[in-house]
Amino acid sequence: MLAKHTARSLLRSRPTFAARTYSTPVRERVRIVEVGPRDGLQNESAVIPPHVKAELVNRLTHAGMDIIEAGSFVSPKWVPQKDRSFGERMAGTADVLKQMHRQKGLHYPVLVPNVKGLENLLELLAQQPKDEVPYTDEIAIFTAASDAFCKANTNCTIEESLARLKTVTHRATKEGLRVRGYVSVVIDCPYSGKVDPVKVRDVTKALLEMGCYEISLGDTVGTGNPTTISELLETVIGGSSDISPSLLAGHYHDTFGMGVSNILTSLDFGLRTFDSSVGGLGGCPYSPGATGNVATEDVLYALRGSRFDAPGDLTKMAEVGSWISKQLNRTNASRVGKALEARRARDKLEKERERNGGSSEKAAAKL
Ligand SMILES: CC(C)(COP(=O)([O-])OP(=O)([O-])OC[C@H]1O[C@@H](n2cnc3c(N)ncnc32)[C@H](O)[C@@H]1OP(=O)([O-])[O-])[C@@H](O)C(=O)NCCC(=O)NCCSC(=O)C[C@@](C)(O)CC(=O)[O-]
Repeated sequence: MLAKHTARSLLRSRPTFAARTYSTPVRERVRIVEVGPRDGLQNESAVIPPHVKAELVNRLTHAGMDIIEAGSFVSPKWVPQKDRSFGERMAGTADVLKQMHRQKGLHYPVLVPNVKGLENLLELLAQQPKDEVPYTDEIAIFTAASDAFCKANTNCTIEESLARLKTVTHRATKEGLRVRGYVSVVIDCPYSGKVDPVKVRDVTKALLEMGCYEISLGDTVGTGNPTTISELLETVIGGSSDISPSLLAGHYHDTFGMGVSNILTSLDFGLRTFDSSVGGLGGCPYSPGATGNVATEDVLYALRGSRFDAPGDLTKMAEVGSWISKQLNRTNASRVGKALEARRARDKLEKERERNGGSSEKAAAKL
């Protein structure tokens, strides 16, 4: 026994190559669900043609994103509060799925609100040649933690929506599709105010019980901060709840600039999946004033050098953020994206200056 201990202590004090390799910190994997093409574009005032959406998905894939929410099969007749073209904007999802370069092993979930949406998707899948990478292998269903929001978003109460979604989930699972669930307004509801975390826990449980493999907790309004997110997660995960943090994802809108802080808080609670949007695109049409999701670039930057390993190349993602912001004629909402954009412009000017024998004026004129 003593000899064994001595050998171990020696190993500790004079590490062999193997021991050194073993002591290299293992970075824990974090999953990112890039929701820009769906959650992001659904709220933009410009009408975006399917080929631009498809190109966005392609660029995100090239930048290393491996789960990309590609669009939704919601009702084109559904009239949102202010903007009648909303339904039409999401109506091109079938074309987006056809036009984008789908890669084997990657996931392209689409939002489905009801049986009709699922049937439309299944019809599309049935038309697809068998040797192609499937348009999608996953749907995302959605409900809310307040009746008022549920009614505004899907024209039914929470209870009615759960009954509707149970049918959708059973049918989708039978057809071999994975089902992810969303709970909206987990902190505040834009119509009925503060939301009780117990309600969020109960709706989360109901979605898991009907067969969702993961539930994304949506701070739709973006008013959450580390304290309220902690209170929420303590209730959803803690106490008598048997919900594991591995079954949850954080979906935090960045209206008050708390998105990254809320993700870091959620990591402490054991969550390892987060939704984010390139360039901080979007918002929810039923949450007036709420901005887009936390920007993917900001999340990647926040996790840099940490013990967490997230997919995606930050430089390439920042380029995608700049590109899509230009396409939409909007300001890039990612702080990190903007900082990297400014750095790129500076470097370019510097190179041009060198080429022009040190003249800043000549260099600027050429750019
Ligand atoms: C749920 C419904 C359909 C109920 O809407 P409804 O009006 O009660 O539906 P209905 O069943 O009475 O049907 C009305 C008409 O729409 C048609 N219809 C019905 N369904 C479909 C369908 N799927 N696809 C195509 N057409 C459809 C249906 O065929 C019928 O046509 P008509 O007979 O009059 O000619 C509607 O309220 C809806 O589509 N809501 C979705 C709104 C939405 O997309 N919101 C944004 C996404 S959720 C979100 O952003 C939050 C999230 C997920 O990101 C997380 C967070 O941040 O909180």
